[in-house]
Amino acid sequence: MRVGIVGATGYGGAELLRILHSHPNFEIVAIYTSSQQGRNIHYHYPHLTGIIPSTLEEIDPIKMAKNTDVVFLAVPTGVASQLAPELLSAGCVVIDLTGDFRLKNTEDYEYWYKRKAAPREWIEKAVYSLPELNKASIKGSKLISNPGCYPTATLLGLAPLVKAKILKEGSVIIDAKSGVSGAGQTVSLGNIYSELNENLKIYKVNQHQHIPEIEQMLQELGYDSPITFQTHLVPMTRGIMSTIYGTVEGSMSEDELWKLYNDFYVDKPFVRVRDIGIFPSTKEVAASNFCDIGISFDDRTGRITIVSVIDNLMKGAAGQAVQNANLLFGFEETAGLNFSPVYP
Ligand SMILES: NC(=O)C1=CN([C@@H]2O[C@H](COP(=O)(O)OP(=O)(O)OC[C@H]3O[C@@H](n4cnc5c(N)ncnc54)[C@H](OP(=O)(O)O)[C@@H]3O)[C@@H](O)[C@H]2O)C=CC1
Ligand SMILES: CC(=O)N[C@@H](CCC(=O)OP(=O)(O)O)C(=O)O
Repeated sequence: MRVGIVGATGYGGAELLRILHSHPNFEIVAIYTSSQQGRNIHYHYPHLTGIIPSTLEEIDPIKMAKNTDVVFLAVPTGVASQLAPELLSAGCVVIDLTGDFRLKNTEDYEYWYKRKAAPREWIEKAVYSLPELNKASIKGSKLISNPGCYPTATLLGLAPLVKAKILKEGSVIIDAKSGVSGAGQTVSLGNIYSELNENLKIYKVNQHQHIPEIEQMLQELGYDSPITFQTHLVPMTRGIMSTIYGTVEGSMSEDELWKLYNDFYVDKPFVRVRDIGIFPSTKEVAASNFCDIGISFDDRTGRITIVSVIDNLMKGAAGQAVQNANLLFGFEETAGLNFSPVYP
């Protein structure tokens, strides 16, 4: 199956190249750029020399529809809202990694992202797909909206409790941390070495654009209250740790808790639940599509602590996009993604 990647020169794009060049069912036939037409990807990414012999092409929807079966959009949020409708109208199937089609309510998008929302007709057609939590099959969809990195870690951490209806409404607090590649390749003052090194920063306090995305999905799963969600920048390249606190109705043994999570994720190849008392670290999922979860119940406070880790560029972006493409076209869910994390 023929694949095109827009934004191949970015971090998410680079991960798509890494995964897809050895995928058994997809072949990268074209990579697109808005700024480096005609150049070889090796000029931008020397680490790909000799592996992916590709010249960057200009974005031309009609040509793209003719030459590809599916197009991944790894472009800045705000670009996909314009580009995806053009590609879809030309006949492309699109897997979008941006935030542009995730929120069903356009007013929410405009409030949280501070920019104009995508056309409503396309938002309605877009299927938000976090595969472990999807109710229906995504087969036949033309526009897949890939979840955000923080929502992926957080929702996978919370879903078993929410579905079991044992969380007290209003009790959920999420304290999340990310490596700097989460901000992409664009340079900003906050991302340079001297600002980041030996530093820990909270940012977008009560303003993070992933709050409505998490709440939208929690509502679908059966939890209706607003959440408290804070994000921190950690001096590391990859990884997200979402530490989640919630109060349970009544009491629960840790064994029951463990069984609840294990049963929920028993047939989900990318979610690994640690034994009670063991908590995952970001390195344990680095460069892989796994989401690892650790859980604990404090019977003094009645609070559960859940620790959920992912690689932001993999399960948080490119890995999950390929997982979605596998499901969309009926391939093995794990095809091209069945490798272990890089450790240490
Ligand atoms: N980084 C992460 O951990 C995650 C990222 N995402 C989302 O994935 C998307 C890509 O992120 P990431 O790879 O980190 O970002 P980067 O900033 O690293 O890369 C974005 C790429 O988009 C291309 N681009 C810029 N402007 C345009 C334009 N006007 N039209 C077409 N292409 C354009 C650029 O390539 P060129 O100049 O060659 O066109 C650039 O390399 C974003 O929407 C992000 O929010 C989602 C989850 C996690
Ligand atoms: C570390 C860091 O800055 N992370 C980014 C993640 C953004 C992202 O992936 O945003 P979309 O919703 O646009 O896809 C942030 O917190 O905004």
